[in-house]
Amino acid sequence: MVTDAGGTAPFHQELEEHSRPVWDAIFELPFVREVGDGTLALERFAYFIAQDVLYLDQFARVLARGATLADTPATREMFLRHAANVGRVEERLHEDLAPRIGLDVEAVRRQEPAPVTVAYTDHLLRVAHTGTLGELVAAVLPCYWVYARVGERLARRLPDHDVYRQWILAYASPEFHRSVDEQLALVDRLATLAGADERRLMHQWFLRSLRYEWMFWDQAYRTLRWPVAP
Ligand SMILES: Cc1ncc(C[n+]2csc(CCO)c2C)c(N)n1
Repeated sequence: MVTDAGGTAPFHQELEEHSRPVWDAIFELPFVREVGDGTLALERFAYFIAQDVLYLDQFARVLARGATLADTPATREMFLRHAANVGRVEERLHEDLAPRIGLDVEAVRRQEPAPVTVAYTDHLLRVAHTGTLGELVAAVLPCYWVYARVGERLARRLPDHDVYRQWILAYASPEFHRSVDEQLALVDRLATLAGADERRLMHQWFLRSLRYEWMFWDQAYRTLRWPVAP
């Protein structure tokens, strides 16, 4: 185990080691594998992007809450920049991809989010509004870290599919990886300030979000609808 100058492993490494089976399950998901080899049915990808539009609208609010809770000017600036980036980078990706996959983003915004989208965003919003800054950062970390790891893996051999290639490259970019490193450094700093109870909650919210990341892709692969429509 790599340790810092004080002889203890950084907190993010502890998180990663405890969650290894979930990481492995994410890399094994049919959705991820099929984006990687370019064979994913477009209907599943379009469902994913639609749910992602709804997810990101809530995610930006969670990051804005991070700016409110920030304990230093540098941390506040980071959250404000990341919140603005969700609007810019993610939405540009969606608005660019949406017409190519037959999706009307404004129509999507009028829809009720699907079950896993609701569960994941409600979890993030609850932690953001009832937890500490450390808890919030632990809860949002899988969102960054999973996409960085998946982007990095899939970019090793890009598929022969324009839409999937563009999506992968967005998450393999150095700019995106810098924002992931900022969140990893922040979770490490906040963990050193946290007591045992807060660190336990940070572990719990991290793992819950990581599982929701798995479920979010699984939901799209199954194009899950709410049972029993009115
Ligand atoms: C379900 C879901 N989880 C994570 C991301 C990736 N992501 C969304 S916002 C953000 C931070 C700033 O861009 C990152 C990395 C996604 N798109 N959808």
